[in-house]
Amino acid sequence: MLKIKNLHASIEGKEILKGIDLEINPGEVHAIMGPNGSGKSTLSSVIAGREEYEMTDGEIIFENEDLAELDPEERAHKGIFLSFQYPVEIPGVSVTNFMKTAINAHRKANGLDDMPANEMLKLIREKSELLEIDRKFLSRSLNEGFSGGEKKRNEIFQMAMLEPKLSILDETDSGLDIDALRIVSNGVNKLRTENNAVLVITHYQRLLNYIVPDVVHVLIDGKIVKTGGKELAYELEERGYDWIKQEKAV
Ligand SMILES: Nc1ncnc2c1ncn2[C@@H]1O[C@H](COP(=O)(O)OP(=O)(O)OP(=O)(O)O)[C@@H](O)[C@H]1O
Repeated sequence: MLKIKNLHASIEGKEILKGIDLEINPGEVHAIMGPNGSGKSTLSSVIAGREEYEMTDGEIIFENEDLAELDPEERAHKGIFLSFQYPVEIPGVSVTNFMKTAINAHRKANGLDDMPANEMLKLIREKSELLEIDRKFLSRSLNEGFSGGEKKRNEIFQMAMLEPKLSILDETDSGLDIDALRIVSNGVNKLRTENNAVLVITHYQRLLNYIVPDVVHVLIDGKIVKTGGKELAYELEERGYDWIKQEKAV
């Protein structure tokens, strides 16, 4: 589904990603862990096509299509979803209305008519129940006065509604209390199919107890320096990152 080859990317002339290779197949969950400033968020932003980042070498192929020329919106319409690290507040636009607009924009970009109102209502009901989202929450203004956990839950709700092929969840664990973590993780797990994939970027092994990865990658200084199974996350939690840096230096 996603093939990244020798990806180099810079911001303001400074090279952050220094040759990333990554392949994600349908049905898989991959996790990326790594120390602060190693380039994790840069990687997710570059996949999503944020314009502040300059891809200086390599390629990103999504479903056999080179993403280089596509802007973030076009990538989203192709089925790539990036959870927002800093969600925007839109006073006066309810969660429901925002969701309707987003879904219909996707449909239009893929040559479909607006979703009929009754179908939309059914979908909203179904997905909000799946994520244990309160009805009252749906009529609130988007992100206005939302707690950290409510913002995260809303992101996963967006993901549930849009049914992306590839979901990139960046720092999904920050700001979630234990119950919300469980609900969000259960939601992500329930949304998994053999046709979609998830890339989770996290600092903590804790989240990976709930969203169990097939593959864990360690990103240090703009490069993937180690790849393993879910047990690698436990090892990192216990031992930190220095041993990997030392291993690399040998
Ligand atoms: N907009 C920007 N302007 C300048 N430098 C940036 C910008 N965004 C990121 N960087 C730099 O790029 C490097 C990688 O940042 P990035 O946010 O990708 O790391 P990260 O691994 O996600 O870190 P953290 O774990 O702290 O979230 C850092 O040195 C950071 O200062």
